[in-house]
Amino acid sequence: MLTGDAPHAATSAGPIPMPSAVPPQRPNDTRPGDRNPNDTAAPGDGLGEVSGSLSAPGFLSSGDDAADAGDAAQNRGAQNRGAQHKSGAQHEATQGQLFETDPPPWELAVEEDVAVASVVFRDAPYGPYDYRIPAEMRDQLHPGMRVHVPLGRRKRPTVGWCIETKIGSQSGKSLSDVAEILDDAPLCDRPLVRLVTWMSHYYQSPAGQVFDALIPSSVRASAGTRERTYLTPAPSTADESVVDALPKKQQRALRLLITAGKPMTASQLMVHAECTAAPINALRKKGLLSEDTRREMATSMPVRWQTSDGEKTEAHELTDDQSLALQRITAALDAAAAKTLLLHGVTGSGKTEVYIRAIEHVVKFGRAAIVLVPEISLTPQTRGRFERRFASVAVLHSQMTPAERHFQWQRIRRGEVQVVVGPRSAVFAPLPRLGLIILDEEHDGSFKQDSQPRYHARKVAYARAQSLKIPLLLGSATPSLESWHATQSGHAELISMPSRVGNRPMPDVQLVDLRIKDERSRGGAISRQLHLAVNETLRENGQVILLLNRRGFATTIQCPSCGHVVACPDCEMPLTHHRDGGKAVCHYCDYTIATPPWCPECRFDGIRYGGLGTQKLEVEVKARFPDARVARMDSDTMRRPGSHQKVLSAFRSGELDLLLGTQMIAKGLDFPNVLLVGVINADAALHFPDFRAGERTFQLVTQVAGRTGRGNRGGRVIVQTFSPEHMAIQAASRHDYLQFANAEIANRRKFNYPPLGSVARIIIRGTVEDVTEATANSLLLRLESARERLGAEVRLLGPAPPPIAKLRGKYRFHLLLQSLDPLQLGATIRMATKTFKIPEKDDVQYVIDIDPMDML
Ligand SMILES: Nc1ncnc2c1ncn2[C@@H]1O[C@H](COP(=O)(O)OP(=O)(O)OP(=O)(O)O)[C@@H](O)[C@H]1O
Ligand SMILES: [Zn+2]
Ligand SMILES: [Zn+2]
Repeated sequence: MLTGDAPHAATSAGPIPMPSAVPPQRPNDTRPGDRNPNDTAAPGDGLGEVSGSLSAPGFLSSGDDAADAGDAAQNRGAQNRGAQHKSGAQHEATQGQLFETDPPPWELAVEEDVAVASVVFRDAPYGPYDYRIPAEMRDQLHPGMRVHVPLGRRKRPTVGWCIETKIGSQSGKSLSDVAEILDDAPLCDRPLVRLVTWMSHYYQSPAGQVFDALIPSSVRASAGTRERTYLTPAPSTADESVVDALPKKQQRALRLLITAGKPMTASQLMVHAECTAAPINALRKKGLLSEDTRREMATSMPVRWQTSDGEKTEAHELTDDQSLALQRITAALDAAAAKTLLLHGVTGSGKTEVYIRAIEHVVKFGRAAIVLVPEISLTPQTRGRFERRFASVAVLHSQMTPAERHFQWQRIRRGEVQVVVGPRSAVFAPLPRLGLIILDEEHDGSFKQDSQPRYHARKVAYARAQSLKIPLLLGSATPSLESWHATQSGHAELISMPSRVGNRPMPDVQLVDLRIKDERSRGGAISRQLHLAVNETLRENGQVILLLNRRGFATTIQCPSCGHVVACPDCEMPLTHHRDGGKAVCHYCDYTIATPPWCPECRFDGIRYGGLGTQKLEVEVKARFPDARVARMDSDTMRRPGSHQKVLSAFRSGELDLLLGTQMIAKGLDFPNVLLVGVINADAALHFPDFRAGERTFQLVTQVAGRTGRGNRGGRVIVQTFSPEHMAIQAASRHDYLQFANAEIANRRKFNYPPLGSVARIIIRGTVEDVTEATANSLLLRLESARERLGAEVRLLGPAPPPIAKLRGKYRFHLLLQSLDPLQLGATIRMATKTFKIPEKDDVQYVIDIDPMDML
């Protein structure tokens, strides 16, 4: 997806006070003897260890650029005389009581020393910047809190994050003062603060933006005000008739507050009354609520638990494969080592049970675990499995209300949660005693964030696990080549589960060659063979899954007379026709018009809807199999919260016979009665201009094929394709990951593509095409000269228009950088962009994407 990049603050900066002499906590930069070794090397104390141990090209290597010549000069003189009281033992203590902060460094300070806070910002790319901490604030300010400080020429104080408190020298007296402390308590602990500074550095994203990704906005919003407003019913509400006269939602919220008999914040009331802010604001306006400002009290509200999709899970007796896998994982847990393990288990091999047992082991020692899962569609089943096996599970997902998110975050932070299950952002869950991080379906593309900061949850999980000295467990039937390569180069341990639970066979995969005319059906997408197989399956009361990875009805709207294609004016991409509502929609920016009934160019009356989307497939399926009960699952039908659960539990209970949809039906689902999987067009992703096209195709086909044969009745797969001899499709049809991985690694090696080398992408976009291209060219010149000064071995490609050359009205160009060494790659970009300013009148922004997953 190509949503909202916050533009890199290329044009901002302006004069900013006093760059800090001390970089974000990068212990490599300090002189020996400046710090007590425990301050940098204590287990779990920070990301110091990450930098040294991660030099494997391509894989999770950190790219902390000890070698970054551009920064090196500034980093000398880093001093921290204060931290010497720390001991190794203290680490254990801080683990136990998170957010209890270490004693401030100035306990050992002498008279003339000044207390200094290093502060980072959302829209100032560099820093941190130093500020003096006034004496009366010394005891209150800790890393992980927000402050108001003066910044540059701005009149109003700016919000910044304190990432370090330290002793400054005499010269520090010319620093500006911290104006105000905004939080009562740190919003994250020191290891998380260090994770932020590492991410900011590695992904070249302002640290303030990284904090924003880390701390839910609801937490920032309410925890940010030091005092909170509590609501109580106004005296006038004692009159029943006043309450009765209110609209339903307001009535409900008010009655809840009355019966609760204690004050609540607006967000608590929203959770309780399951309402938005609107009815509460309406009550406020009517004067029916009294507001009272007081110190925050601990929230202890029940959340709305969504029910899972009805699957039953008991603890299983482990298979031999599972026991062996578990032994290797518990060995890593017991060793308290920062070890990466890749659990490569074929579809249906029972990986979830292994995760659960591993977590049971973690919980036994009073520690907690994070389980990252790709998508909301996976969550109902996964969450159910975890909820039934652990006393306290927090599930984070994108459809939560801000109030729910806030509540869960508080529970997690207070140490009340054993297991956090969620999407990529759950990697930041502030668990006080984290013992294990798991990425399920670790190959999944959704682990990469496509807006700033453009982080990959696998890499961040790796960094977090390394710094806490805990294991990271990656699991997949189709591991990413990055993770696979890591097992081959000794950076991760491979655990294999090559067979399915109960020795069920892998399903038979049959390829249908769509180039052969007889195989295709006239006027439809379902081949003769697939049609027969669906009928047969339905007759046997089996269930069917059909995959088509394109939503909408028709993917092009074209005039047969003049050839005109109806396209988005802002992106120039073809619009997709959606039958419901007769809309033509741009899938890149959501631009929507009524589908034109005739050609907008030549007025020809007979415009054609070409290409195939899930809506059209649904129409065809219903016509071909009139008795089947069919549901469609794609992002158009799954907009409403809870819609996944609804469809999936109907499918589980047998109220549905056939489920068709996009890749969201391809992964993780475990339905024993699915006897047939059909892939409508396996080539859809194969010819994308992206070196990962083959990998994605292999993963998608293997994963969806894996949805069948999971019960005792067997299963088969029919894959329709125009390229049956393609290696990715061949390997998927034989469930042969090794063949695929070996062949694909050899391909990548030719060009040093990841995982053998590293790639970065810089997207330059602007409103005027020439100006945008000229900016891209001058950035290229800077990159070239940075490369030369650093003596870096980095290949530069472009600038060129990417496949999506225009998006939301902006012209786009991109530059690709490639190197065997991620450190050199990062350093080159950093040096080239550090002083690169684009005149405001040019209206050009650029975005840096390190380890891009998206080349469009
Ligand atoms: N030891 C066991 N004995 C019997 N059944 C088991 C055992 N372990 C797991 N199962 C069951 O096997 C099925 C498949 O397990 P699971 O969904 O965890 O597979 P998976 O490896 O995650 O597959 P996928 O990669 O396709 O998601 C589930 O229904 C699960 O309850
Ligand atoms: Zn026309
Ligand atoms: Zn568009």
